[in-house]
Amino acid sequence: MKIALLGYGRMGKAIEKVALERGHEIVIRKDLEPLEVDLGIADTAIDFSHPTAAFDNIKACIDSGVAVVSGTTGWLERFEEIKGYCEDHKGSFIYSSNFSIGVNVFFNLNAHLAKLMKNIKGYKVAMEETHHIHKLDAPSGTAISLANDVLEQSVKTNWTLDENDTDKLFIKVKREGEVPGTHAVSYTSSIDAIEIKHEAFNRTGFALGAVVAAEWLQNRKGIFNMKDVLGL
Ligand SMILES: NC(=O)C1=CN([C@@H]2O[C@H](COP(=O)(O)OP(=O)(O)OC[C@H]3O[C@@H](n4cnc5c(N)ncnc54)[C@H](OP(=O)(O)O)[C@@H]3O)[C@@H](O)[C@H]2O)C=CC1
Ligand SMILES: O=C(O)C1=N[C@H](C(=O)O)C[C@H](O)C1
Repeated sequence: MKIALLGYGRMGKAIEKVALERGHEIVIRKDLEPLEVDLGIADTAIDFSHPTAAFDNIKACIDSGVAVVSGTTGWLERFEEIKGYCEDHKGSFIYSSNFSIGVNVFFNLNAHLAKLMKNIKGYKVAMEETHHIHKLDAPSGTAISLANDVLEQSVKTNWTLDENDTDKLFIKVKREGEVPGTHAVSYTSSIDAIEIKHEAFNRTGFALGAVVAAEWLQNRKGIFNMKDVLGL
């Protein structure tokens, strides 16, 4: 595949390495706006850019008839809008807040645990996410995905970053050094605690997942997520 990298930062570079190892070619490396390059020379674009850039990047790909995989977080208030645009223009688009296989298994585990805990009294659910100090958004996109699955089984209707707002699901956010991404969900009672945790050791899992998603998207039309790709 000929791949356009929209965003050539930490993730763009990790994706380039994996893509080359899997026999693909990088035809565009794009960091600056506006998007003045001819996207049409690529088979697929992979967007890991900036919360303010993702929407326009994805739209530009749809306009150019180029399949697009996006992992950028922090812009999802416009997700329904881009979904409608993609449907109307018969585009090919995959979005996931986390492309690693491990986290996608963890998503299922979290949803299952939330169902198990739904009718068990006495446990307080909470979440924690830790990332590197350069991260722009908080909480992480992955934490929001995990929170939504917990909230689906809960009387609580929203998440919060404020520990004192006990009506909502508390997400503790930590920013430390160069941590690639750690997420934990815990249920604590006065007698014990249950915790599930996923810890990324590096960015290879995110990058590999994004390239596998781009391969899977070839010759498909519509809007998909990583669960579709992995059959989870
Ligand atoms: N879904 C997943 O699995 C994962 C998602 N992410 C998400 O991916 C995004 C990128 O992360 P990361 O690589 O660490 O961030 P970086 O800051 O390292 O890289 C982002 C790059 O995008 C560039 N950029 C800014 N504006 C545009 C634009 N209009 N078009 C194209 N590129 C642009 C930035 O350039 P400049 O520095 O000049 O502004 C920068 O080089 C984040 O939202 C992060 O949360 C990260 C890991 C996994
Ligand atoms: O910015 C990051 O680094 C990461 N962002 C994604 C998120 O916001 O969930 C995925 C991963 O945790 C790394």
